[in-house]
Amino acid sequence: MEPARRDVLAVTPWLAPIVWTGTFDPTIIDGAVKHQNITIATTVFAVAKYIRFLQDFLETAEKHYMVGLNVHFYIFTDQPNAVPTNVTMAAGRRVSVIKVPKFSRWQEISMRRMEFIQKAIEVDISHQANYIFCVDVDMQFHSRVGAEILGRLVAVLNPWLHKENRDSFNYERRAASTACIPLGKGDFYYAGGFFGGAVGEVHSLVKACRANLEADRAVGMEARCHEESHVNRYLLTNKPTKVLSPEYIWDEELGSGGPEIQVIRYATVRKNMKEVRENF
Ligand SMILES: CC(=O)N[C@H]1[C@@H](OP(=O)(O)OP(=O)(O)OC[C@H]2O[C@@H](n3ccc(=O)[nH]c3=O)[C@H](O)[C@@H]2O)O[C@H](CO)[C@H](O)[C@@H]1O
Ligand SMILES: [Mn+2]
Repeated sequence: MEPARRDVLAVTPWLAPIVWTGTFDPTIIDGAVKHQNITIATTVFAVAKYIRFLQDFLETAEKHYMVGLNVHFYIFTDQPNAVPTNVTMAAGRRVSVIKVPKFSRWQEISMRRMEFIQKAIEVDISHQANYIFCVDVDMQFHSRVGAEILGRLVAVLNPWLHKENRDSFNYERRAASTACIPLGKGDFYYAGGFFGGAVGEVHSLVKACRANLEADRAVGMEARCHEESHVNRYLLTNKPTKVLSPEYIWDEELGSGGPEIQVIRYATVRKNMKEVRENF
């Protein structure tokens, strides 16, 4: 067998695959998981004005996300009545709504996801699902995101920084933060908007990040990229067993990317930050 991709890194130094188009055969992967009858929990937060992203998120997920598999979407929102009910879900797929408070700062809404995901895993998801993925809502699926992403602990390369040197990453550098990764250290820069894996592994991740966010808060620290900084710090010690290429968390502002970006699977929707964020 010839390696399908020679233009990109397809395996980490700790021998985890990096998933790019061409590195996997969807038919073989689908055939391998079909008989396992697994359920994939998927958490998404739609608080305050971000409720507007939910419709397209769900509609495009039904077209491209884990098609043919059991998916249980957990929608965390301050406006349960505004969750769209007109999206036709395929067999084996369903939605649960969990009410959460609306915090006044967008950073707070983003960071506190760790706490709410932790609680939801403990009371519900750990009894319901095998895998869990935690994603941003201001995004749409454009192409297949399927069983190739399943793994024990899965993270995605941030599309803005995947070609940069580790010293240019947006890591938190202040030693006083529990998220600190000093210069010279670090593997990749992972996105805060898409991580997942086996339920127990993700529980450990969100629990650790929540504890570290609270420890930082107690000393008046807020990491440079909020919970994303803490996710990066956790994944430095706890290496992901699978890494997804930026195909899986693209940003339209980067255009179509370089020649190595052959497919855009899941991408941020362009938004007017001033208008959509509570504080900007
Ligand atoms: C694609 C990606 O990797 N995005 C990450 C990036 O910023 P982003 O600029 O993508 O952050 P964002 O504005 O999308 O906020 C993160 C998420 O929090 C939720 N939300 C936020 C504000 C609000 O008023 N209502 C609401 O529901 C919503 O699910 C949103 O998708 O960095 C953030 C931390 O700085 C988070 O780690 C994001 O996951
Ligand atoms: Mn986002």
